[in-house]
Amino acid sequence: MPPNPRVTKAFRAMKAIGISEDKVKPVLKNLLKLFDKNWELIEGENYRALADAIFESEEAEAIEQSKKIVNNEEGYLEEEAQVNEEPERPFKRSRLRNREGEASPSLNNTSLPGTSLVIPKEEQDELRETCPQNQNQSQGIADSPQPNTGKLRSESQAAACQLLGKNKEELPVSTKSMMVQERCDPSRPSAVNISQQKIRLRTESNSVSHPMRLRDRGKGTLSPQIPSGEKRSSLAGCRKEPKLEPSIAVLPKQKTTTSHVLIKDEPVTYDVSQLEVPITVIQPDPSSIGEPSSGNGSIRENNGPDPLASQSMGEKGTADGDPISNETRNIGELARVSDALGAKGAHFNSLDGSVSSQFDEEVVLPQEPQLPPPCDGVDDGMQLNKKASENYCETNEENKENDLEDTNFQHVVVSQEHQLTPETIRSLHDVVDIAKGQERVVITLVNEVNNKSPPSFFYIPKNAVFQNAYVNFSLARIGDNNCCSTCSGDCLSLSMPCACSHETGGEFAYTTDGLIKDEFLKECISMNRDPEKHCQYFCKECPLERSKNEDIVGSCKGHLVRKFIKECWWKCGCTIQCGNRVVQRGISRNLQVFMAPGGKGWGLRTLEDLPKGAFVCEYVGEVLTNAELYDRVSRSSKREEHSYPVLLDADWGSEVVLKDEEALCLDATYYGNVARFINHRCFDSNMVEIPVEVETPDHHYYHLAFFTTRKVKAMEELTWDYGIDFDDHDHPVKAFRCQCGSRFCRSVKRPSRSRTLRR
Ligand SMILES: C[S@@+](CC[C@H](N)C(=O)[O-])C[C@H]1O[C@@H](n2cnc3c(N)ncnc32)[C@H](O)[C@@H]1O
Repeated sequence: MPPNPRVTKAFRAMKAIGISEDKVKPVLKNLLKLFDKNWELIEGENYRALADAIFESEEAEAIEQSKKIVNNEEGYLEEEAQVNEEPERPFKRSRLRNREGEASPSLNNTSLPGTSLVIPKEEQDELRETCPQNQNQSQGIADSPQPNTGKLRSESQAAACQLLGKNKEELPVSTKSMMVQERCDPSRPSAVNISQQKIRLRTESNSVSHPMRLRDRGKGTLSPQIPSGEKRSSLAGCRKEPKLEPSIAVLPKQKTTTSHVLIKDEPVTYDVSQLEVPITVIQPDPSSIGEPSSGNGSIRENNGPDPLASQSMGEKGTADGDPISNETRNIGELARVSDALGAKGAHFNSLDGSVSSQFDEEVVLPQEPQLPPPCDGVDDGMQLNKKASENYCETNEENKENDLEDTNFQHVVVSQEHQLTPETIRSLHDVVDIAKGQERVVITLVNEVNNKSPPSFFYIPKNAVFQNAYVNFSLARIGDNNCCSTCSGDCLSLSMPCACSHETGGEFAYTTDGLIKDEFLKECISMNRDPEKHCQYFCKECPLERSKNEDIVGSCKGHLVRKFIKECWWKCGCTIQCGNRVVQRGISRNLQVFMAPGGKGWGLRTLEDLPKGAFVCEYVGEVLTNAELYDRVSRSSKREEHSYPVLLDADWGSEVVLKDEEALCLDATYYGNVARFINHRCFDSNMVEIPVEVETPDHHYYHLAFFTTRKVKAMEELTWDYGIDFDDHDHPVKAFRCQCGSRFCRSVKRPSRSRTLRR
């Protein structure tokens, strides 16, 4: 994309007054957002707004910086004291976006991620005290051929005072901070109005409960006592491009070593309540399934695998080569997983070339995400489909009786405790097998918490390619060095590991019991919990940032360079029972989807004890390009309760510039498997995600598999650490109010240590 000439001009104007492009870039980006890309406001008076914002940003950072230094010193003393009391407290992760030198802590408090415009609350107070009322500082500035920095600064202070005096009480702190950064020049009321409008918008959007984002970043470590909003200082590992933003102050190193104690295997979970026996198990009505999703969608009926498609599934997903197409999606028509047992059996190809049974007729997907209103802790689930769900209940009432006769699974237990009315009972759909027989095991769904209906989505056991995602693999492209065509039987029994072990250093990642080897697991866990000790890659041109399609491509927040497992595959000579084929054999554990306590929505738990290193499930969804994901997210006008995308960024570091169609993610919003129910837990989650190469050595596409990090008891909730950046509101995978209950929760804002000390 050629550079926007207006951006170039802005850079030039700032360069003329000695401000480098690096400093201008983040601020300009945020101003564009703030002003809704109204360039006139930025260009006016010889880029005064821009210069002003840059200076304000520098000031704010300097203040934060000095406060941070004081805090760190104080905090360190406190940390040292606490470490003795809590010997098992591990590092806390920050975001990679918080890496050393990238941004000052104040930035985390803003609803403009990456901006350096925020003035901390204390500074607002300062401003309130120092600025004279009713100033009109604009005079003289307009005459100046270049931005008058001194005046501009005092002008914005005056503006800040005005705004603070007027509106501050009505707004949350982050918004107050934003207001301070707003230009409030009386000579330019329109700018103020726009800013204020924008503030209002942002205030609203910030109140939305945001869904998850994944581990593309956010894996910095913080010492446990550091509030999650604060930044981590050290640049460690073998980052390839720790490009520092010159405009942003480098933070002092935190003294983390003293508090770094590795967590033990048995972190306390708070899900004891889940040990109760499910109170309701209601069979879904089979008759409703085919209909809601019929139409001219592009997941087509297929009478058998197309040999070409099954060997070269790059070719966009479905058996007849059709991708799951945007155009064919209809709003409001999303099949329900509770339709499961009645699936009439259409088919579409998944990425392993297998054909999944879905529906008789072509599936019509929704145009927009069908997510429900924000989570209030009670009203979990897929509200937007409530209507469908109600219809479902009514119209299928009579079928229910028949179903009850037809299946052994079906039973309804009414809880006295919950005093359920007949209506409520009707709406409690506990599902016998959400996988509709597509997994090796039956996966039930129960709700013992509220009367939320089962979620609506299509269960698919394997990934399916959406429109533009380019997943190009074929047997022909897999050379002998990427497979073990001369093997037979079980590769794990060989005295010399076969070629498929090369990816893991000549040793298989699995034990003969099908568990991940301790060493390998340990490293994967450590990578997640303490990413700064591992390789992180900072893209020259980050596909994620690029997909935001903004005038200025933001700088990469970093991606972990991950360890892959490579499993044997079609072209290998071994059998499907080979010990180096774990993930591809699918789910083998007894799992259950259940309504999790604490407002997290549905969750996944195990019904059997699991050993450490056990494969649980793969994250399955639609394979999308990042751009497609952004498109989906931005087209969604609704307030989404949960979100389900995961970036496949484990190998982005191997490309200088990744093509748009190669930067992929998985979205399980509409199509997914049990993994879409796995809730997040900060730091001490009982599962870790590991990239697994199955079909193709091209790591643009891979499988994301979950393995237990420790022994997990039956009925425990299964969790993984999304690596979420709770302060990033600019990511397609949104943050949410974390209810993980972990004592290392990153979303819990701890009181400032310095404040504690001062008291
Ligand atoms: C992949 S979904 C997990 C399943 C989801 N709970 C559901 O009901 O479908 C991710 C979403 O679950 C919710 N969630 C996951 N972990 C959470 C946590 N620790 N605290 C609060 N909400 C959580 C968030 O809304 C998030 O966007």
